[in-house]
Amino acid sequence: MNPKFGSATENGLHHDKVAILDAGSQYGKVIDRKVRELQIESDLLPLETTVQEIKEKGYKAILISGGPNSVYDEDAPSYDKSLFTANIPILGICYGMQMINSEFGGSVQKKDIREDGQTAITILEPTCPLFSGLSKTQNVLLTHGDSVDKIGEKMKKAAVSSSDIVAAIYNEQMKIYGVQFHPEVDLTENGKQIFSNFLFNICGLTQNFTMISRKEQCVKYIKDKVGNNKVLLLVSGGVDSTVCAALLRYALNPSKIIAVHVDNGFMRKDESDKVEKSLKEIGIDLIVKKAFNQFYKGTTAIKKPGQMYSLETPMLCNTCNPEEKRKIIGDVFVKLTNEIISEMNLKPEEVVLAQGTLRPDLIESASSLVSKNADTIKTHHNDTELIRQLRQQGRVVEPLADFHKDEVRALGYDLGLPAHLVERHPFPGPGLAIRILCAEEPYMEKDFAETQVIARVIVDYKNKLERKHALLARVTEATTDDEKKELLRISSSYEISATVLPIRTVGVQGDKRSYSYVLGLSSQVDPNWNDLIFLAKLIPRILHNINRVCYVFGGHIQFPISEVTYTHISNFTLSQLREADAIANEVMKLTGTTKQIAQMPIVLIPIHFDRDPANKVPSVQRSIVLRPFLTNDFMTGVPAIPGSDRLPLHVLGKMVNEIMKVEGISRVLYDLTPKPPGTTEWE
Ligand SMILES: Nc1ncnc2c1ncn2[C@@H]1O[C@H](COP(=O)(O)OP(=O)(O)OP(=O)(O)O)[C@@H](O)[C@H]1O
Ligand SMILES: O=c1[nH]c(=O)c2[nH+]cn([C@@H]3O[C@H](COP(=O)(O)O)[C@@H](O)[C@H]3O)c2[nH]1
Ligand SMILES: NC(=O)CC[C@H](N)C(=O)O
Ligand SMILES: [Mg+2]
Repeated sequence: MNPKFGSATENGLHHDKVAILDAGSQYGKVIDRKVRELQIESDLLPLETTVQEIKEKGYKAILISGGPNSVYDEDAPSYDKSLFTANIPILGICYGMQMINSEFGGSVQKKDIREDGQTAITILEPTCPLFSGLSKTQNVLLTHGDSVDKIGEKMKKAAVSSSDIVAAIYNEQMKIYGVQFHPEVDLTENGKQIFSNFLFNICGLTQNFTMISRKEQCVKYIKDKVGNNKVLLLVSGGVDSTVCAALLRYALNPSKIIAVHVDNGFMRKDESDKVEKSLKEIGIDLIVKKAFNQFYKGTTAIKKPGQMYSLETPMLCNTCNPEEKRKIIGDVFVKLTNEIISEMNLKPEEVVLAQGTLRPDLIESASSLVSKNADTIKTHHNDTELIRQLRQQGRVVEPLADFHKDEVRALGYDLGLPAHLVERHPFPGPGLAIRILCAEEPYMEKDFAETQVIARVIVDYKNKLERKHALLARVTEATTDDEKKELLRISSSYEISATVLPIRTVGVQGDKRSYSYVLGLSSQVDPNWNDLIFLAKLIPRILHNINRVCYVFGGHIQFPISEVTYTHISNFTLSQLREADAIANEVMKLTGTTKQIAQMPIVLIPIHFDRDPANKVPSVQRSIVLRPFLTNDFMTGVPAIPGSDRLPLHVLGKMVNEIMKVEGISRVLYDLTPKPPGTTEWE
């Protein structure tokens, strides 16, 4: 694993250090980064690190991260209880706050309300040192299903959320603070101020840790890892592997580098040709390996929880399971690299594999390299079991494994790469294969019908309120007075339909993976997009089995959707999606919108709208989802709002109209879901 970057200050001064205890949060490394940006060194340590070890290593403060578990679970991760009587200042975040509250005799329980997304909190104690300099109302990121019920002894409630849930607790004398929200992510607007208050005003730390250049640290790591071997570098042409290629060339003799681009058949229109040309531009000659069939017919061995042995998966062209798709693709990549090594008469023991793996790739795959307690949100193809075995043998070099996307871009510019390469939108390794939602039958569990009814109660709130609908309480109990007023206003101004789609997408809620229904909103008139954004944030908090809310263009959805179009990865579905993707990206490029958006996945879903059940029209068409996403580090983010300067309505309108001309497309949808509870990709 990468050494700790910047393990010493340039001026050799002593500097204070902070211990971050990892309870398995998706954002553990983001905490580390935010502390480092405040020029304090921090180390991400296992949650069970003892007080003795913390004292011996001279850590001056403790941060406890969030995590996917529940403190009241039998199998909740263990920790040293004497942390809380060691007189070391503590800031607990989300799960960390729930741990503090439990330790001081308080209670934590799962409540009806989930909170996943940016929410307003009210500071109740303006003298609380953690909130010094902050206004009474703060926009923060909450993503949790458990909440503090009874406050622990000696603890004081410092803030509450808009749903009246405890958002912060503290004991000033003991210098112990807990926040239910996540100050480390961009969706908490004044997170950096909160960390600054804790580290400097409360802990009294000295701000003098400056990073030795991360580029030089990378060079040292590369030289140590590669030694006298050759490097087989896998280049997708995306930012990360392009920067990785430039970094390797900066650190090594170019003759040691073999750069390979795999055309796996899931690339965008003309992508592999463009990649070959742009890498040549910066002096990197690629070997292009065409391998569609190996991927298309690929299989792998997967061991499901509780199974004694692993089972062979169906071929990629026959599976609908996102994790199976990802693992098959990841393993075929590795098998291909072994083929290339033998084709080039190289000895495996004389070659190391280089990838542009980033921190988010590893934490979302729950790699033990980065966390023992994290949940697997989605297995990134560059972190499968086979890759992990190669890593164990020391045969993988990943200089960017400690970086987030925006930091990679900064390094890319530092290495002199051109903007059109550095600013490219990310494109996932499995490519279009994880952007085709495959299905053989509709996903309709016993909660489907009730979910459909409650979704309708939400969007038709005014009428349902007047008629005292039987399930009205499910909405009124999970919403604040202001939210009820908003629902009343929206449902009085124009009619919105809500249709649950019998498909699932991957999401992240409370640091845990979710695989839940999609909700389609539709209207006869042009929507008010801010109203839709409000509904998209509210609905998953009320209906925890929905992690994706979209607007469906083309007028009201007339008929309920109870079937899916039989869909697997095939030349036809790939060409349908590739065509729609090319159209959307061309419109974005021609209208100068590309740089306004961080990434815009285009997704093919097996839904054929507008089929009158009476006429028994078979479900043969599919639909396209547009997912323009705004983020810096891809750990959290929000949808671009149509009509904003990021995405003018005429640009969106052109995308929709042009995509509707693609053969076999039923409707176009717009993904309104923040991360969390959705993720950037749909699988
Ligand atoms: N088609 C491909 N050919 C060769 N290597 C690939 C390919 N796709 C992915 N990889 C490898 O997997 C890693 C992660 O893939 P990913 O899709 O994230 O591309 P990237 O280079 O990281 O850029 P970005 O994430 O910005 O698209 C890459 O850094 C690269 O090493
Ligand atoms: O190299 C990759 N292999 C993968 O398997 C993979 N899955 C998601 N992504 C990219 O990661 C970022 C975060 O995506 P999510 O919010 O969907 O997890 C986004 O930029 C995604 O495009 C991948 N990249
Ligand atoms: N993000 C977190 O730390 C979540 C804590 C806990 N798993 C919950 O859902 O409340
Ligand atoms: Mg990447």
